[in-house]
Amino acid sequence: MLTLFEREHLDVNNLAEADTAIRVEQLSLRFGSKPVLENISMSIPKHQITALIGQSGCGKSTLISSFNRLNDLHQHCHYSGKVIINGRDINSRKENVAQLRTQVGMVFQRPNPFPMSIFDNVSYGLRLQGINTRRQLDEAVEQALHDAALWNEVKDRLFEPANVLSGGQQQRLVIARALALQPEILLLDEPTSALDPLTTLFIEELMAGLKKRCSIVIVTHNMQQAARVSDYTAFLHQGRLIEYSDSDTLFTTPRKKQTEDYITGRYG
Ligand SMILES: Nc1ncnc2c1ncn2[C@@H]1O[C@H](COP(=O)(O)OP(=O)(O)OP(=O)(O)O)[C@@H](O)[C@H]1O
Repeated sequence: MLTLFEREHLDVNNLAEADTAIRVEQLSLRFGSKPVLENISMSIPKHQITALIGQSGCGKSTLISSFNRLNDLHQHCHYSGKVIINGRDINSRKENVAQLRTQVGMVFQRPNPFPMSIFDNVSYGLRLQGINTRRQLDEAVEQALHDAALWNEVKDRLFEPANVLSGGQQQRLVIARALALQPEILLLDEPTSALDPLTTLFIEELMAGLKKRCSIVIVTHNMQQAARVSDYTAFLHQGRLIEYSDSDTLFTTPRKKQTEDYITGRYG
């Protein structure tokens, strides 16, 4: 794993279109009358790991959920501004949201395997897409489980129920389920906060390998984790983007006092 100061950086505040996975333009969002995100503009780089950090309730989960329209599931959610992926404003009424969610996979804090076998969990989305031949499914499941670093542990028990797996294995299974659809972007909302430290390190190493395949956005409360795994970090406070830069700069020489107070533990 790379350590601080060994990385080359893009200027995320001036990112070329070709390097951009997600462009957020003046995004504001409220639940009912409660403003949660205020006028956020940022570009998330391709094939990098971008962390969203900030105090509880600052809007991290709401922002990451804006990248695959998950906030639509909440009543009284109103937003303005654009989220552009592959040149499309995904907030447009014309957006095919089911297709978007295959391009932009999401993994949550608590592993949520479906109540079915390991194999069926990973092949579920592919079957929904109409892929039904045994050979195609076998190959795709094996590849996704390899990519999620789980294959060796489950290859002899693919047809056992997923809930027999440990928490860390279940989280990797859920990652495999997302990867089977070959997403361009993988959203991870506190993916290790329910896991023990060793399993957490294992998932962090997995993430570092996965960025070759997709662009990754992670929400984390753990600043050591953000500094360890992410290439870029955005600090949010009360729904606003306060500072966004490469992680080395943000964690060693933040430009804003609010960022410094947060990363040095003066609040939050
Ligand atoms: N469906 C909802 N309806 C109303 N308010 C909501 C809803 N979801 C989130 N909120 C509010 O929006 C604000 C931001 O929540 P969000 O979960 O995005 O914050 P967060 O930074 O991810 O917090 P945490 O670190 O505690 O998970 C909070 O005040 C929360 O209560």
